[in-house]
Amino acid sequence: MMTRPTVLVTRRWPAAVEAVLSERYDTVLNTCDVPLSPAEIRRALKTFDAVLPTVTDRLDAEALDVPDARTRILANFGYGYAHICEPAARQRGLTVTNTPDNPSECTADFAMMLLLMAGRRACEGERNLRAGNWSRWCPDHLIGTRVSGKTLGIIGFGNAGQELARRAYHGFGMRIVVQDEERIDPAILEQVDATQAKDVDDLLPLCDFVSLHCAEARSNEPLIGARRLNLMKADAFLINTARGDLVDEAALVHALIFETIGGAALDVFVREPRINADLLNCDNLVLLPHLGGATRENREAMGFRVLENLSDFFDGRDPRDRVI
Ligand SMILES: NC(=O)c1ccc[n+]([C@@H]2O[C@H](COP(=O)([O-])OP(=O)(O)OC[C@H]3O[C@@H](n4cnc5c(N)ncnc54)[C@H](O)[C@@H]3O)[C@@H](O)[C@H]2O)c1
Ligand SMILES: O=C(O)[C@H](O)CO
Repeated sequence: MMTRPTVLVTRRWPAAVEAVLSERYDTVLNTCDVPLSPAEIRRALKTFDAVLPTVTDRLDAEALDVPDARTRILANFGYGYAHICEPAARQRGLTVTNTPDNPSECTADFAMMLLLMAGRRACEGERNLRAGNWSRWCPDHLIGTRVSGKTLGIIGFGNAGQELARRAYHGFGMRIVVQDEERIDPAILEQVDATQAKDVDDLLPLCDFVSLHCAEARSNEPLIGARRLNLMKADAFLINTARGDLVDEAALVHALIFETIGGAALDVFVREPRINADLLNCDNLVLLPHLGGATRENREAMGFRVLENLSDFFDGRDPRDRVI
């Protein structure tokens, strides 16, 4: 009898996906959903043919330095995979896959929601009401900024950035300015009547809202630090659903406290789930716990996409979403 590959899922996944995984493979599920410790990750790499990690697992060079590892594939649940050390994975001959495309629509919906929440002061209003501080309607209570017709800058014009542009342009009549380090297809720009900025510095002063949709920072220098925050309009808003390390959080706190920008909304953080305490004290800041892709439909789609990658790998094909 052929032995089935052994598979470890490092976090709780949608039940429908876990059921199929368990049918196909000798699967160990993380039913208590506690992230694995570094020692448990190393043990997993010695024990399982496939490990299915996600953004909460630190697969750095030290964790991957397991001489007698059994694992041949890390099939990541999620698009971003910066938590997996690429050179170490290559050196160990590991195959790494991710789940592109699926989260883009959900993330774009979410970015649009954050943009509206920040601009219209939704969190401040909710906090106010729940605290029992709303005594009467008045015309100057929590005055926000109009969103329709304003200018939206999108940095990183890939899947999520393009989805956001469609929503903002068709739904809210916003003017779209984009910047991407790669060449952008002019036909895609045309669909949303977008103009392309020369670089990030060129884009920032033009925009009422700036939304980040690029990959994680590749250097120690965040994409948006103090200098670039100063290039934004004094009443503009910064939205980040991409990765926490793109924004210098201390510089953002400074900009929010001294009101050199209008406000911000963050779904991702430098050291999540730990949150810089100074961020918590900024009223003009919307904070959400990395929920951009958190819909039932999307989480299932992500899980089934991991399954496709595993089937490809164990059936001897090159996985569809191989990134390493
Ligand atoms: N908040 C969430 O839950 C959530 C969910 C899904 C994805 N994400 C994150 O959102 C980001 C975007 O996802 P996507 O699906 O659109 O990715 P994508 O690969 O389709 O698009 C990213 C785009 O950014 C561009 N880019 C990369 N670095 C850049 C830079 N420094 N300056 C300008 N452009 C740059 C790339 O050329 C590409 O066009 C990723 O970081 C991803 O991890 C977050
Ligand atoms: O990149 C993604 O898919 C989400 O941020 C979860 O990791």
